[in-house]
Amino acid sequence: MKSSSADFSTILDRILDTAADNLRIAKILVQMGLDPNNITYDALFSRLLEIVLANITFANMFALVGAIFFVATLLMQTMVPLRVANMTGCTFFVAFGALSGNVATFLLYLLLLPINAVRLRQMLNLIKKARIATEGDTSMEWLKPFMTERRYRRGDQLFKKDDAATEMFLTITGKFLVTEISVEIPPGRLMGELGFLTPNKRRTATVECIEDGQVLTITYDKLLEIYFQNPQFGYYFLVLTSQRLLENISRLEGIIAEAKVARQTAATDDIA
Ligand SMILES: Nc1ncnc2c1ncn2[C@@H]1O[C@@H]2COP(=O)(O)O[C@H]2[C@H]1O
Repeated sequence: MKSSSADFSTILDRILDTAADNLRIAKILVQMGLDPNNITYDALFSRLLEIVLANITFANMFALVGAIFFVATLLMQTMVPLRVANMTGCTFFVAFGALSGNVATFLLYLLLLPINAVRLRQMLNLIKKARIATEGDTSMEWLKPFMTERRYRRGDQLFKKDDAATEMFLTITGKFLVTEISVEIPPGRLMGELGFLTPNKRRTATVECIEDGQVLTITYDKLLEIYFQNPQFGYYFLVLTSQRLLENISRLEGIIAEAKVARQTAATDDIA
């Protein structure tokens, strides 16, 4: 008995809620100038259009364009265009705030503008540094204060393949040779960096001095610190090492191809 009266009161509540909702909607429709008893989609659409057209003011146009730019920022995946679109959106909203006399909107978007500008500048600087970092060893000037000078004479062996690797070199003068692959390393280049990245910290090749020269050295421990502190250097380092490893792979591929041709020629000669 108790449960049926509870059901009844719930139903009654729902009926009252629905009636109240209908009354609310009816009130809105009346406020919009529509007849709640005779409402069609056509009537609703044309009334809405009328309202929108009646509200198009210079200030609202700025708000509309600003909103379009803000939606655009949500669709963007890269930071630079996102910041630019956001700043454009902010500018339109600043104009809207000023024209409509809305101080809160004006101040909020005016404040967002320099924040976006600073972030955009930081991002552009980072992109520039990363680009410079990939362009060559010239960006190694800043590394010099962390390094110690050493001299080598022609014929000196700096290290042998498979030796334990503990330091990296920057060549300043003279010339060095990666013996196994006959690659010369001129002044201004990094050398002995691959050992830093190998899991067992061993030299991947032998290097000897072929022209008296000076180098700067840095221990792998110090290098590790710098690697984690300086993302641009880390990126440069990755580009340099992958470039050298790729060169070595293509050199090996050349040797394999030559050996294959030589074997085929020998086989044809044998048959003949
Ligand atoms: N293709 C290459 N060009 C220039 N240097 C290289 C090349 N391959 C290896 N090396 C250098 O030879 C060094 C041998 O010691 P690491 O393995 O420590 O680091 C290696 C590189 O610095």
